[in-house]
Amino acid sequence: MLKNLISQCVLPGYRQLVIQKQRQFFTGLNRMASKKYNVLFVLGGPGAGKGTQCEKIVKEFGYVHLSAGDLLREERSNPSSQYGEIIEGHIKNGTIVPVEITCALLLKAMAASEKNKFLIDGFPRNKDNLEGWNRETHDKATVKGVLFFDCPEQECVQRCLKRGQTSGRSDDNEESLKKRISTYTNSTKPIIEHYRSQNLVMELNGAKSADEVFEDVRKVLATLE
Ligand SMILES: Nc1ncnc2c1ncn2[C@@H]1O[C@H](COP(=O)(O)OP(=O)(O)OP(=O)(O)O)[C@@H](O)[C@H]1O
Ligand SMILES: Nc1ccn([C@@H]2O[C@H](COP(=O)(O)O)[C@@H](O)[C@H]2O)c(=O)n1
Repeated sequence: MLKNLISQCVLPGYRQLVIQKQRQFFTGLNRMASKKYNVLFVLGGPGAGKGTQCEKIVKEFGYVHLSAGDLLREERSNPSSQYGEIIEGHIKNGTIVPVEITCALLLKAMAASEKNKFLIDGFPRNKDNLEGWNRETHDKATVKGVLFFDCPEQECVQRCLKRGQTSGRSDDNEESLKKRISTYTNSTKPIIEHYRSQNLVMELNGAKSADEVFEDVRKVLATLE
């Protein structure tokens, strides 16, 4: 009877436990063996020059550039996406799309790339972005640093209004820009400060000419190579 009890009740539970532990062990091994993505975040106000500098960095330093804003605009334009309206609402209002959408787009783009070094431009923009990123990528990515392009508000606004003459962007206008600047000040600057407290921020003067800014970028990136 005792033999029956062991084989019917105790053994199946024990087997289950062994299988579960084996799974956990092999998942851990896989993660250790697979290389993590190396990430540089790129932050700054609207029009601070993030995209312009990322293009230059890609050419010289071999990073893959992923712009969160571009990925969201692409998703918005996809007629089969269920998120098109949500995304457009946030873009026009200069508010931040929920991280579940943005992080999924970023991870999909990273997985589709064969490379390992990413410049993630315009992310994380608020606490929701930061927490979602940490939740989703703690075992997949290492944040190597944050390139922060600091540029005076008036210069940023003028650049975006000028870009708006040809960009076709629904947010390169005075009304959206006021909201974007407010989101940047209230939600994004604290994220920059969060990374600064971890000594991860590389601050650059974004008000110089694009070539001069890149000279400075070169110097800070050389310290990471
Ligand atoms: N250093 C610079 N001096 C003058 N104009 C610049 C400079 N850098 C970029 N620009 C111009 O300013 C506009 C905004 O630049 P860019 O798109 O690189 O900024 P961004 O920070 O990526 O903006 P956003 O976050 O709004 O997408 C573009 O028209 C670009 O050509
Ligand atoms: N992490 C992000 C990044 C962007 N957005 C939305 O897109 C707009 C445009 O972003 P750019 O970086 O191209 O200027 C931005 O104002 C947000 O509405 C976002 O939600 N989350």
